Amino acid sequence: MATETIAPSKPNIGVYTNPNHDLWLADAKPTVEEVQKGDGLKPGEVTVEIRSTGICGSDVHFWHAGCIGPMIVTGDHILGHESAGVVLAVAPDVKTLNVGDRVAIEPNIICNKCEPCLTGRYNGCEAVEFLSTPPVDGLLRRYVNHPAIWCHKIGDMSFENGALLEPLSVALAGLERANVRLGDPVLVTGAGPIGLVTLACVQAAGASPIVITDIDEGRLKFAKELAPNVRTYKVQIGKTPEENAAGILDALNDGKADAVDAIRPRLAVECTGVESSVASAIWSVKFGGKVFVIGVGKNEMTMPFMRLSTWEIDLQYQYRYANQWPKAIRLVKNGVIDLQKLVTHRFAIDDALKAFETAANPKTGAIKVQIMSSEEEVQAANAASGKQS
Ligand SMILES: NC(=O)c1ccc[n+]([C@@H]2O[C@H](COP(=O)([O-])OP(=O)(O)OC[C@H]3O[C@@H](n4cnc5c(N)ncnc54)[C@H](O)[C@@H]3O)[C@@H](O)[C@H]2O)c1
Ligand SMILES: OC[C@H](O)C(O)[C@@H](O)CO
Repeated sequence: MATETIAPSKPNIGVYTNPNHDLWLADAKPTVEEVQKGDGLKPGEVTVEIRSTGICGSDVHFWHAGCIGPMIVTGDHILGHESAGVVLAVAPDVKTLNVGDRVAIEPNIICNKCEPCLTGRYNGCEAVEFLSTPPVDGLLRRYVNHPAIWCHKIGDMSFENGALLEPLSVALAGLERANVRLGDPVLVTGAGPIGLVTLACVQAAGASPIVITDIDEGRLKFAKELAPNVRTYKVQIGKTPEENAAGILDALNDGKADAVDAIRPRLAVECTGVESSVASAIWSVKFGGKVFVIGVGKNEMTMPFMRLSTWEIDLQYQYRYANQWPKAIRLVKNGVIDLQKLVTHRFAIDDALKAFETAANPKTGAIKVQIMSSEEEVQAANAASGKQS
């Protein structure tokens, strides 16, 4: 028996995809009856009622492409890994969480035995179960059983902000290793959700000046609304990476890239995973600078090797995150990072198909689409953000 439960009433449903690229809603585990009885929990687990989940580009990719590199959708598969909600039930041995606690879910379950786990870099766990990466089901459900240690208390933070802690953790993990410093000129390539969260972080860290790139004018406009001081550069398709780097430097130097005192970024944070963009970042940074790649892309890419070599440029990568949630919670709670503006669209879980169509269609201008547990929550969140329903 679980020690304590709040009895939910709605049936559990999940948002599924499959190798045929279908997207549909269907019954999910645990069933509402199991949650009501509170007896399906394993030691260390809690049941969470999911209240808000962000759609990640990877969710759309699993739906449309059926895979991301070696991660392949092979059966009916529940999406979603950016979620926050309320604890409904706790297993008897769980002492850190109580029924009613508001939590953000870190969507990984690790082995705690391999070298990366034992050295604190558990994002490298050799046996990780990452929720929403096939074959492990994701969080786009009404109720989920999850280990208490991976449920982080968020206090009175909105569920929406709680769900945004996941992409924030990606950027924070990268920036911790990229070692961004006060006063650093920084380039961010790509103004999607990860690039925009990275922009907010490097700005909060005191980087200056900052330039952000994209191929999409709308996304650059969005970046300017989020961080009015940021300089923007629209990447020209058809130009070489070196030519685009010249444009980036022009934006960084207010059109005076040829001046004797012109500067180059010390750090470029690559948030597209596109080969030509990685190359532009390499051509942009200063001697001894760093290109830190968060974006993921093709299995093999061509790099301007001799530029990296003769300019002593460090090239570094990030995969997911380890030990970032507590820091992310502090930054949002204390108002250092405000990600609320990234949420452009909200849907109830019953309208999940519309939510995914919106997230997948560039014409909608969607940055972060959130799926909430009910239409009432959508209305309330829209009202709180000043958006018309
Ligand atoms: N390393 C990790 O753990 C991790 C975690 C999450 C996401 N990611 C990856 O980070 C990247 C960004 O994620 P996202 O959710 O923001 O994706 P996104 O696709 O929404 O955003 C990417 C942005 O890059 C822009 N872009 C495309 N080509 C470009 C180019 N040549 N130059 C400049 N901009 C260009 C697009 O217009 C878009 O706005 C993706 O590759 C994603 O898979 C990595
Ligand atoms: O933030 C985590 C990332 O979105 C995942 O690694 C995803 O890309 C594949 O599971």
